[in-house]
Amino acid sequence: MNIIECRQLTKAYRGFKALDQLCCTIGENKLVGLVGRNGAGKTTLMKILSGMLKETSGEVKVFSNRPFNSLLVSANSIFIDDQMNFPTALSLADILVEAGEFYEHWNEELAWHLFDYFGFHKKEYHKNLSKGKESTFNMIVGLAARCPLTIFDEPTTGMDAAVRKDFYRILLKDYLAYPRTILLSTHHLEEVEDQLEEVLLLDQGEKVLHMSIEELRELAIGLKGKREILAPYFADRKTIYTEPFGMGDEYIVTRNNFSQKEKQEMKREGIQFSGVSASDLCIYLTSSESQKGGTLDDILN
Ligand SMILES: Nc1ncnc2c1ncn2[C@@H]1O[C@H](COP(=O)(O)OP(=O)(O)OP(=O)(O)O)[C@@H](O)[C@H]1O
Repeated sequence: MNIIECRQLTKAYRGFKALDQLCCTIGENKLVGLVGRNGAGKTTLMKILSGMLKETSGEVKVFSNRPFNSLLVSANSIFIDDQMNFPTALSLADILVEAGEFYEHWNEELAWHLFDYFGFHKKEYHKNLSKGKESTFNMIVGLAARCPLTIFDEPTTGMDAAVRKDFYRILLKDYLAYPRTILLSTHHLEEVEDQLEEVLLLDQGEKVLHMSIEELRELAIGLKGKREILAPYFADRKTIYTEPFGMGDEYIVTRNNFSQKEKQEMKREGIQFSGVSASDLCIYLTSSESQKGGTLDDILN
C-alpha cells in the first residue's frame, strides 16, 4: 500500500517552479531519505505532504487524501524542522504533556526517556535552547509522536556529531520496533545511509532517482587509470563524473554495467575499479558537471 502518491505534482512560487511535474510513490513503513542540493525542492515537497502548503497543479495523495486542509493527514502525520514554534508560555515538560494529548500514538515512556538521556530540564523553555538542543528536543517530539507518517526536514541542524549519531541510532531502533513511514531530508547522506531503505533524489524540482539504497550503491562504478587507456572505453559511454589526478591519470564514474569480460580486459590494462558511495553518487548526479556526457536520463537509462 502506498502512503504517498504524487502525480505531475507542481508547486510554483510566482511562476518559479519549486516542484515540476514530480511523480513518486512511497510505500507503507518505509524509511526514505530525501536528498538534493540547496533549493532542490525538498522542503516544498515535505510541506505539501504534511498539508502545510497547497500544490499548484498535479495530484498529491497522503493516506489516499489530498493533504492540504485534511484532518486525517494532520492527525496522522508530523512535520519536524528547525523552525518549529511551540507556545512560548509552555515549558519543555508542558510541551511534552500537550503533545501527548494531541498525538494518538504518542509514547510517553520514549519521550521522557529521551528527555532525560539528552539532559533536558523540565522547567526550560524552547526559545532559550541552543540550536543543537532545539533540534534534539524537536526530534524527541517527532519520534515519540510515532505518527504513521513522520517527516523530518534536516533534523540534525546544529546537533554535534555525538548527538547526530545517537539520533540516527535511536531513529532506526524505534522504526524497527514500531514501523511507520519516515521521510527524512538531509545534506549528509553519508551519515544516515546505513539506516535508510530508499533514497529519493531531487534536482531543481524534478525527481532524479528513487530507488533502494542497495540499488543506489550498485548503480555506478569508479575507474582509475591512464587517460589514454580509459578513453576508448568511453567513446560510446556516458560519464557521470570525471576528475583528473596525477600525471595523466583520471578517475571516472560511470554506470556499473560492464561485462565481466570487459572488466577483466580493463584490469589487465591497469584500470582499477572501486565502488561509489550513495552520497558521492547523489552529488555527482546533481552537479552541473554531470550534464557533460548527456542528460541525466541518458546516464541513468
Ligand atoms: N515562499 C517562497 N517564495 C518564493 N520561492 C520559494 C518559497 N519557498 C521556496 N522557494 C524557492 O523554491 C525552491 C525550492 O525551495 P526548497 O526550500 O523547497 O528547497 P530545499 O531543497 O529544501 O533547499 P535547502 O536544501 O536549501 O533547504 C528554492 O529555489 C526556493 O528559493
